[in-house]
Amino acid sequence: MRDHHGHTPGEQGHPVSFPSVPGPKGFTQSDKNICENAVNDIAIEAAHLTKQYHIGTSADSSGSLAERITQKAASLLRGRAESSGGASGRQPLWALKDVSFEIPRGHVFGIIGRNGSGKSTLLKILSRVTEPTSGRAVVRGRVGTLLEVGTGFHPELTGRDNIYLTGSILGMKRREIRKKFDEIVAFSGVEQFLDTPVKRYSSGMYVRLAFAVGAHLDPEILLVDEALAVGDLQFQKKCMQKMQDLGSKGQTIVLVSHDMQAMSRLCHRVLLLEKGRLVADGPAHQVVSSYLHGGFDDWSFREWPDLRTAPGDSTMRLCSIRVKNCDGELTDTIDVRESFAVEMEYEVLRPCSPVTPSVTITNEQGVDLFETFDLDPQWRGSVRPVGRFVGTAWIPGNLLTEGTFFVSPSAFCQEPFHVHFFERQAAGFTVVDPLAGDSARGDFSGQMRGLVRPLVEWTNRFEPKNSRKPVGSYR
Ligand SMILES: Nc1ncnc2c1ncn2[C@@H]1O[C@H](COP(=O)(O)OP(=O)(O)OP(=O)(O)O)[C@@H](O)[C@H]1O
Repeated sequence: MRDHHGHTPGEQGHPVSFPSVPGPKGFTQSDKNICENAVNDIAIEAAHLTKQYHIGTSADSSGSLAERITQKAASLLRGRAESSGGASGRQPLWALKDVSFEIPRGHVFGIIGRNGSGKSTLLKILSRVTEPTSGRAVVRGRVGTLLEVGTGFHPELTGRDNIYLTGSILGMKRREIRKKFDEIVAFSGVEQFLDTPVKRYSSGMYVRLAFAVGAHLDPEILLVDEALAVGDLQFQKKCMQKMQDLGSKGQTIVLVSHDMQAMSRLCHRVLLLEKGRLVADGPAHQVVSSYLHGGFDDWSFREWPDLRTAPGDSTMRLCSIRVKNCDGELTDTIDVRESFAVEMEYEVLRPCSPVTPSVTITNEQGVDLFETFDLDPQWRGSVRPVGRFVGTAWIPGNLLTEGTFFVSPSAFCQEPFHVHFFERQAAGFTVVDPLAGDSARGDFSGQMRGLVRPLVEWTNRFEPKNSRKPVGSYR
């Protein structure tokens, strides 16, 4: 959709705004509360934030004092005085450009975007690790940060000392910190290493402790960068639970993550950054969905009309991939209960050893759920003649969970093993569960666990009370 200037939504620095909706399931704070906060209490206010770096150097004249000292020392060590290189001639890079938003107190707020889109830079500005080149960020409240591994804690100090140091930076009394100490240690699971300098910690241990400290020392605003990507699955779950608790207690959380499911579930609102610009700002599931679909006009199909540039080699080329519902209609929305088709069209350019077309289904967290091979007995093991083929994989209903999925078509031969093409995440679709009572969720409206959702048949055996024979009477 283009506006009257010919721009698609999000171009020219005008973010797409979505209407306000209630927060995600799992939050106990009432919507009324959230609305009142929005009017009365703004925790973070960013106005026209812009950050410029220069390519080929990390020199950043507007960074913090510590940053500038480190940069100066590094440049001297390299034997390159600032004056010899100079800023002139270096390409400016806009890590952030004219980004404005407000975060009401008590919101869990997400920032998403591709690698290098400016997410970490934004968090660093909010946490005062670096300064903006222009614009203004007002942060009202005591801030706890969990930025990338290597920032935050003092590397030479032990885990124990860092807990006390962080607490005192947050303005807490020693007695207050002592009260929280055991909880922090228990949550982090690093008891054994409490008296080891944190520079010896693995990145997993570091993040565990940093998250535990950040979440338990009662900052009013918690800034978290990619914590969920480092810990193991169990710890990630614990962090999510903790963040839900903090969110429901009215703490403001700003979270950067590539885990789209977590962002949809945890956040009230999400910002989408693209090359430093704010391109969308709205309810989490809408922004996440627009981000995942980004780049495709209709992401349920993709075509390569020119065989010369289509994925493949001199033997075969991929022409198109389509997702269709059980009635054979092109769609990007599939009912969880119904089977659907992934149709793959390819051209055999010259006869070769038998090929196996395949399709891989991947979820939004990048987990390959399964790969399916074309085992059609008509062609299995035979040399395919020159010409166009359309292979259709019928995926059964009651298999996938709700969510967003990607389709990766491929074709390979086994003897000798050779991949003709593999087009990762060429198309995609969303699975919905309409709560009609006859899917695996029955009448349950909450979040179900698991990567697959089969409709499992249950049986019950019932024995009325007092009908059981006394032990020993079975023959
Ligand atoms: N200190 C620096 N010096 C020069 N360029 C930098 C510096 N820090 C970040 N950049 C550049 O600014 C842009 C935004 O980086 P940033 O780390 O904020 O992105 P991001 O969205 O957090 O990326 P990722 O998802 O990979 O963590 C990138 O092009 C990056 O290379």
